[in-house]
Amino acid sequence: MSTLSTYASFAATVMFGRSIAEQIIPKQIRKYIFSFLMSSFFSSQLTFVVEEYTEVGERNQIYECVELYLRDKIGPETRSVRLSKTPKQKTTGFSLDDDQEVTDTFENFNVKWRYVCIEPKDGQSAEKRYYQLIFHKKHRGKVIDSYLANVYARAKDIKSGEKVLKIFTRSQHSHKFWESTILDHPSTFETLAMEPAEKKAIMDDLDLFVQRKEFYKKVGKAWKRGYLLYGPPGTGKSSLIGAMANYLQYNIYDLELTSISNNTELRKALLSTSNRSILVIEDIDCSLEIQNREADDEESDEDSSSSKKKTKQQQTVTLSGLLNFIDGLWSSCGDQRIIVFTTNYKDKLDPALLRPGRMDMHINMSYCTASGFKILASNYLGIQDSSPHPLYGEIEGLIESMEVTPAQVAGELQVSNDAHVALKGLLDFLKDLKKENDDKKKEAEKTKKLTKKRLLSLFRKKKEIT
Ligand SMILES: Nc1ncnc2c1ncn2[C@@H]1O[C@H](COP(=O)(O)OP(=O)(O)OP(=O)(O)O)[C@@H](O)[C@H]1O
Ligand SMILES: [Mg+2]
Repeated sequence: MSTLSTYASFAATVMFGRSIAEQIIPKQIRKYIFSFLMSSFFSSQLTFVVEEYTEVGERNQIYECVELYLRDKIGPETRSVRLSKTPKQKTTGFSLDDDQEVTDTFENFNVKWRYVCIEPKDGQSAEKRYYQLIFHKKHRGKVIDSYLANVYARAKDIKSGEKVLKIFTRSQHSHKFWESTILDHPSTFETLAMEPAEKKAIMDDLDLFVQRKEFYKKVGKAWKRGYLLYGPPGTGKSSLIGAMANYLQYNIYDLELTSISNNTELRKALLSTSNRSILVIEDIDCSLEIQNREADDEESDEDSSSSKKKTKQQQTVTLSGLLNFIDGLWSSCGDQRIIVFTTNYKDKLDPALLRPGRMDMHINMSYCTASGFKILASNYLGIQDSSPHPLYGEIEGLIESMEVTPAQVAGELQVSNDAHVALKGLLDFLKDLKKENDDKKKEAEKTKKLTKKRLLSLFRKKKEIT
């Protein structure tokens, strides 16, 4: 009753005010004021907004928790639901579609979650995604103290039960953000074609790394480890990174340095990566102008150019910027970080990167060997070591005598499910490739001899003249 009478007197006041307002306030503005007065009087609801990214561009951990938590909460009342599943996920993933709601009950009250996705008006920037948590004002304390804690705890359980790895890349639209997709790299140490001793050394190194929390603390070193993978294209550098992530159950951050315009942006990007992750910078020789660093060093000799130097550093990503940051600030605020650099040309790298202590392990990913071939044959054709195929001897002999990448061998083995057909195809491919290589070698030797001869005769002529 009392609510009704309050409503009646409020409505009367509003109506009275409205008729006065009609005379002095323009129609459009009047409409907004009226609806605002009505909604604020009646609204007993409170809304919390959980945006995907924080203001500084870091992924909001609460958003991730909410996303996981709501998976189990979506029921028949939600009209539009997004479904997803990857081979590694045991169950189908449900998530709210744009502008959809779900009601959740906690203790003796209800809350409502709504998912909102706003397309950018300029078509350039990233979509803005957030969840709204809507509930009665009177539950404010409980929502903050217990409901949200329950959401986080449940999300943690879901995450640890599922162990879905993610790969983060920098957003195409707004380079400020990392965007994640489920990492579904099939590579494991078992399927990796590598010398068994090398493989074991890497796995032992990783095992030791994850177990040594106390050691790193005791010696005052950051709990991080760096690997430099080098070798020709198609020898398995990216596959090894996938195998490492699967082995450790770490997420990957794939950093394209060319997408970063200066050291400040680099710093921000690195600071917004999470623990237990692998930071990957592929083709480090191509992605950084090594001259940058040399130029910096030269310029530091001249006092007059120090402001110019500063401006330049602000405008570019330098190797020294990257290394300083990896060694310094970033290391001191994270745990269980792995950094992997890859290159096709180790000799092109800046000595600063190769300096002892910089990268903990240098791993040479090289051409296919006989034992690498056996692993690939087991992966693709299911042939076990105990019962080798009759063509094995000839194939192994050829592989050991030439430079052929595991990618090339794998490509041939995929051609047929029939082991004999695939192996015969590989044998023919190897023979052709060897002939091609031998011909090239002969040609190169011929040119070398000819050049030598020409030089010699030139030298003689010159001697005769003098
Ligand atoms: N050592 C390996 N073990 C198993 N498969 C391999 C290996 N190397 C290459 N492959 C196969 O070849 C494909 C390409 O290899 P990958 O991308 O790992 O090579 P990469 O060394 O990273 O090459 P790039 O230098 O061009 O990046 C892989 O998807 C995989 O199927
Ligand atoms: Mg690669």
